[in-house]
Amino acid sequence: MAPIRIGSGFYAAIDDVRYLRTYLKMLVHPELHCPAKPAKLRDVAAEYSAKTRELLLQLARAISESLGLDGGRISKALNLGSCFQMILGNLYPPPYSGPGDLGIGLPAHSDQGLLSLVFQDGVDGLQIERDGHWILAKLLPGAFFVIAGDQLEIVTNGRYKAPIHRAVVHGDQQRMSFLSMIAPSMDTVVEPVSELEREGKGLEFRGVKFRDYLAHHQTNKLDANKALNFARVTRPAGRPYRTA
Ligand SMILES: O=C(O)CCC(=O)C(=O)O
Ligand SMILES: [Fe+2]
Repeated sequence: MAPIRIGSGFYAAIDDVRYLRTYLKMLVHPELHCPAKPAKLRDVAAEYSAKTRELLLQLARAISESLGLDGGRISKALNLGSCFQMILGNLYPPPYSGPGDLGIGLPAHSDQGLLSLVFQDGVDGLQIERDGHWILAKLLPGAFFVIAGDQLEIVTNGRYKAPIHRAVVHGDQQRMSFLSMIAPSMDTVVEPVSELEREGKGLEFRGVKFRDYLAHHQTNKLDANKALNFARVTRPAGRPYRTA
């Protein structure tokens, strides 16, 4: 995977709809990758990455404790000492006024990593799906939104859900969002921590190497509602989760 990427839409190579987003994505950990220009970007990106990584790792600890586990349990299970971190800037120009799929900056998806921090520039547009409706994640000045990713849903055996979300553009205002995301390293096999097995039901997900999870999603058309099925354990109807 290229460590610095620019593009539009979701995965330009497989999208068949043009979405109103342009992005710059940088892999910043374990190694900082940054375009050479503008010259001051490197220092800003280094500081932003380090500070937000620290915050994201603290959140992983708090989430572990919220489930009655030792604070370091999730970090240990996912080997977060060598986590993978990306920062991402999204630019959504004002809506295109021609025919087609209007106003959707970024289509419905769940984040594939572990945790994302979303900072919005003052124009809202992030929506979260709940019970079949889209709810606006109304801006809270100076605050981040935290989005649980697919790997968090897997490692917590479904206790934390990776919400389906999208970004819309409306009116004639340009919008920007900045994300900092952590994920397990590529070779980590992500599976639910055994303490979170539900009584008599076993584990909801099988272990999948993070590299394979990403590869699967980057070569398949986006279907937000099915993203996690790649790792979900499927059982014959009426059978308990585990027969062994
Ligand atoms: O622009 C936003 O508010 C959300 C962006 C997002 O969900 C993403 O880049 O994964
Ligand atoms: Fe997202």
